[in-house]
Amino acid sequence: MGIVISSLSKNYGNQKALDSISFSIKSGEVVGLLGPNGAGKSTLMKSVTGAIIPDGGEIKVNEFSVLNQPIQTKKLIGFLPENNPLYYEMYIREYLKFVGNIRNEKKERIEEVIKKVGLTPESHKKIGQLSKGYKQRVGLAQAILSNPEILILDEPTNGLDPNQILEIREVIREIGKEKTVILSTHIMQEVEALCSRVILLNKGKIVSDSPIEEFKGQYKNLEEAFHTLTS
Ligand SMILES: Nc1ncnc2c1ncn2[C@@H]1O[C@H](COP(=O)(O)OP(=O)(O)OP(=O)(O)O)[C@@H](O)[C@H]1O
Repeated sequence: MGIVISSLSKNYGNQKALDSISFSIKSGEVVGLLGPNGAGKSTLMKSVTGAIIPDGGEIKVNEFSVLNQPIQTKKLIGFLPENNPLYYEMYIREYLKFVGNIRNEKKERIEEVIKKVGLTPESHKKIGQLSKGYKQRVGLAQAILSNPEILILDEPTNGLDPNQILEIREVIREIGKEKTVILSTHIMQEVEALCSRVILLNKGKIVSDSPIEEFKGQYKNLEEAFHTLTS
């Protein structure tokens, strides 16, 4: 069980975004996906969710093929995309009910997730009225609404203030205790705080894949490891 990626490739015209990538993630692992801008992190995450179709290779989620059995794999995955697209005109509950209806969720589940992601004090507001950190919580709430086994979070704390970063990180840590998580971030403290394993991408290829302690290895810290391996 878990995620198995074999020889995954994706090109955008002449641009190679993913160049024959292979790795597996075991159930329950919390994996940090790192890499410079344009390394291919979002492309990889979107491929695993089935949001984009790769040009080659295979992705299996709990033995199901993302390409050939998309309904089964989508049920297993919660996704917080980069830039967190939301309907700003909707109230929080209205939006979560809308998402919940599509996924056949019970009404009670909406209150559960509102509580879980710490949205309660703002839950009467329209999404467009929320601060960035609270919008991010709404994105997390929709991602966990169906209680998926796997969470894919693309830069979940991007653009938040230091307090919101810590709070969202705490929510992810809590949720991550019972789930398989793939998390992309440019914040090295976040990787240290949340992840047990680091996969480093550069120019569409994996340049390092190891437990976090091994990744740091002979380097002073994660920043230095990142810099040395990607420049
Ligand atoms: N829709 C698209 N059309 C054309 N090229 C794209 C598209 N999406 C991504 N790319 C290109 O594919 C490569 C990988 O992009 P991707 O967004 O996956 O990188 P990333 O590691 O997530 O970057 P960042 O850290 O900046 O978010 C880049 O060269 C990017 O310009």
